[in-house]
Amino acid sequence: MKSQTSGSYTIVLRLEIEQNVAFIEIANAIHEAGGEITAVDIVNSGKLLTTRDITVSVSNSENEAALIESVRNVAGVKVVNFSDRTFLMHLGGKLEIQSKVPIKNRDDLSHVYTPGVARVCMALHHDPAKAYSLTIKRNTVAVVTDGTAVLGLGDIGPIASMPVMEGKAMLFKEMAGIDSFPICLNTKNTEEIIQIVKSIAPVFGGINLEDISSPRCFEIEERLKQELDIPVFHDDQHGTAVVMLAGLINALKIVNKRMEDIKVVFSGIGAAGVACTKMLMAAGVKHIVGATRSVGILHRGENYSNPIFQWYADHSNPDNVTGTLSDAMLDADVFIGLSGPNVISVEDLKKMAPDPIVFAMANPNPEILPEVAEPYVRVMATGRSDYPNQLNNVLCFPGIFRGALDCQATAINEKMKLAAAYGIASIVQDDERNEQYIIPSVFNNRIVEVVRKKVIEAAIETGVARKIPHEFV
Ligand SMILES: NC(=O)C1=CN([C@@H]2O[C@H](COP(=O)(O)OP(=O)(O)OC[C@H]3O[C@@H](n4cnc5c(N)ncnc54)[C@H](O)[C@@H]3O)[C@@H](O)[C@H]2O)C=CC1
Ligand SMILES: CC(=O)C(=O)O
Ligand SMILES: [Mg+2]
Repeated sequence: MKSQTSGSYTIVLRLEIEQNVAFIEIANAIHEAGGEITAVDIVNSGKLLTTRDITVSVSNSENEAALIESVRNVAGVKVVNFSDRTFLMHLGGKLEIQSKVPIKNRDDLSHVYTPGVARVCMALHHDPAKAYSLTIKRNTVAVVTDGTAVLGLGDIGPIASMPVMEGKAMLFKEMAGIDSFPICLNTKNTEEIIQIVKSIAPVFGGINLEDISSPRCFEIEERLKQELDIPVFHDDQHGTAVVMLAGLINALKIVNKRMEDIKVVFSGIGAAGVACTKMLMAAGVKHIVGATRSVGILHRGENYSNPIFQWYADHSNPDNVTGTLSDAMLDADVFIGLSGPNVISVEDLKKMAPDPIVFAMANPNPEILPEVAEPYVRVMATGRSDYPNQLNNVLCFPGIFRGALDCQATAINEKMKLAAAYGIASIVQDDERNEQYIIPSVFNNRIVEVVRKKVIEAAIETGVARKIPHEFV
């Protein structure tokens, strides 16, 4: 288990170091200030001075400032400059669009543009279904947000959401070869969002809704599913639910418990929490209790103004217990956090049933830090890349859309999602599975292919595939 530092915050220090300085002095200064060296590169080596770039993980900006000061205090070392690698990687944005056909002369131009393009336009006018063969539609997904529930940062608006949406688009491309584009809308109006997405839909083979807060996200997705003939998938709901289920399938094998027998406590009854709850119900879990910061445990006998809370209270909590999240933790086999940072404590973990499973999935900071929870839990997972067992929807959305696009699915339905979850879980073999390895790594190159295959099979079986890829005939 790693220390308090976060790999998501890395700085690079460029140092000029006099020859008489031992590197251990610098390493100690960094370590004592709470940093973790992750890479050392020599930029220049001279007789009197060596210039090195030192990459260091830091936990926050105070930690960064203290660390730089600490290195400055080492005699014979000059801090030439320092840069935040994360910001450097965002300079100018993270995406670009490239054309597939070179335009070198007038002849090329007359084919890709006017006059040649007119014949292609008319072919599409006569048969719009040809868009899947003659335009970018078949491989292009819109990543649509209104910036209201960005990670766990909340309603930070469309501009501030762009780095996440560009990141999602990058992941589509890097992992599944899908072209996608961030569409960050300057409106929170449900009806307006629905109309905008419907209006831009002709260009796209699928719509990935992202970081739209609940309860609006439910209506937006439902309406778009009904009114569009391309898959509409709210990633925070369904991508998260697929991955959470995959992790739980494997975690339960480790603790030798069955879905039917476990008690699961949810913190955060938003987009992700509700979808994960429904996914667990579909997988056979009977005892689910949900709690929120504002109203505590959701239970019958209370009138909730939020219709989703009312649905939740009516469909969960079989013993109709009341109280706080902390009260709900008594005898829970599994805790699933889709809320915010530090909402549970070690005392809460101590109340859980033997062999507790804790999925603290809030981003960027989980409901409890693994280094705090680890002594009290059997299986621990977070949404982050810098701890073992990363439960993040990135394990799902590239493969699920790859499958949906390849069979020109009209929808991504429950069977396709369940198939994706069991597919992801199956990648961890019986002889590999352990407390630190319940879910394949994001970099496991089998994930997209396995999910794609399972999703296409389920799409064909449920009649939503418009095209049967040749290997499935
Ligand atoms: N690991 C993963 O793959 C994913 C993680 N998430 C995380 O789950 C959380 C919720 O996301 P959504 O459901 O999309 O948002 P949402 O806005 O639909 O719902 C948020 C829910 O969390 C509760 N909440 C928010 N901040 C809280 C805090 N500080 N303490 C206690 N409760 C808090 C809210 O009351 C609400 O019930 C976020 O942290 C997000 O990063 C969401 C999707 C995927
Ligand atoms: C991973 C993700 O989609 C989120 O935290 O919102
Ligand atoms: Mg999200």
